[in-house]
Amino acid sequence: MQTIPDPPISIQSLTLSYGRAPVLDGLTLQVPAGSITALLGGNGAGKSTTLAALLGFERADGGTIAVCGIDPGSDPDAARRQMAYLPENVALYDHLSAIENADYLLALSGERHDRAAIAGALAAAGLQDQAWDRRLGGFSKGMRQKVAIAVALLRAVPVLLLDEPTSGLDPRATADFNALLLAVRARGTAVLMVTHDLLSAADVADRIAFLERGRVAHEVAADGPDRFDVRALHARFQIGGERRAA
Ligand SMILES: Nc1ncnc2c1ncn2[C@@H]1O[C@H](COP(=O)(O)OP(=O)(O)OP(=O)(O)O)[C@@H](O)[C@H]1O
Repeated sequence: MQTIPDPPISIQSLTLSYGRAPVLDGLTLQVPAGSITALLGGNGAGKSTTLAALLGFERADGGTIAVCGIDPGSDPDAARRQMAYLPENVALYDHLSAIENADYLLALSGERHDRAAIAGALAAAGLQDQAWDRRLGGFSKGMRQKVAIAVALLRAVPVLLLDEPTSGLDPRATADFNALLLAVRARGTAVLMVTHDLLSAADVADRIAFLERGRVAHEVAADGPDRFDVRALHARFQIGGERRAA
């Protein structure tokens, strides 16, 4: 992996408004290399907007935001080359096989990998070999995510962004997914995961940041005493449960 500024995700005092409504209001968040941060918060707290700002889809009004030292607001293409992004519903083509989908997604990122490399990544992502050449039409959400994660593994990017990756996954698929995330982390990737799944976050994240009204209201580290106190975390999480006016 290339030498990259650490932390690969660095957000300082970010403000962002839709019209006159402030959505991010002094957001500060760092995600170091080789770590997983879970971003939790009530509906409308600004989680998806944070991802949109990192991806360069939304421009901040103030503060600073950097992905591997690149401002995604000024140079979204360069920033996106440093990132893999898994949206809540991974957009893959039902009429293509797992291998063809991975090949296509990699081509979109300007990368070519041979079949053996793609198959290796699908295997590493936990997709059984019988599924590699099957059309995706019948794939479960968990299987689709494995294809998307395989692409992220092949791209070997320093930053992985995830939006609600475990929503709709059963407990076993969630555990498989979390194991995969730990493998991605072990490669030195900075992982930012937006989620409502506190249990999964407590299971896999190094840090959990609770977003309220566009800023981080609480941040707990995995090695702190709150790590396993999911009840206490849940009580905190409830604080941010208020939906903002759209
Ligand atoms: N494109 C947009 N134009 C105007 N307002 C928007 C837009 N996108 C989001 N908002 C508003 O910004 C606020 C934050 O939205 P955001 O989607 O970032 O919240 P969230 O924390 O991801 O919520 P959820 O948990 O419901 O997905 C909400 O009040 C939302 O209605």
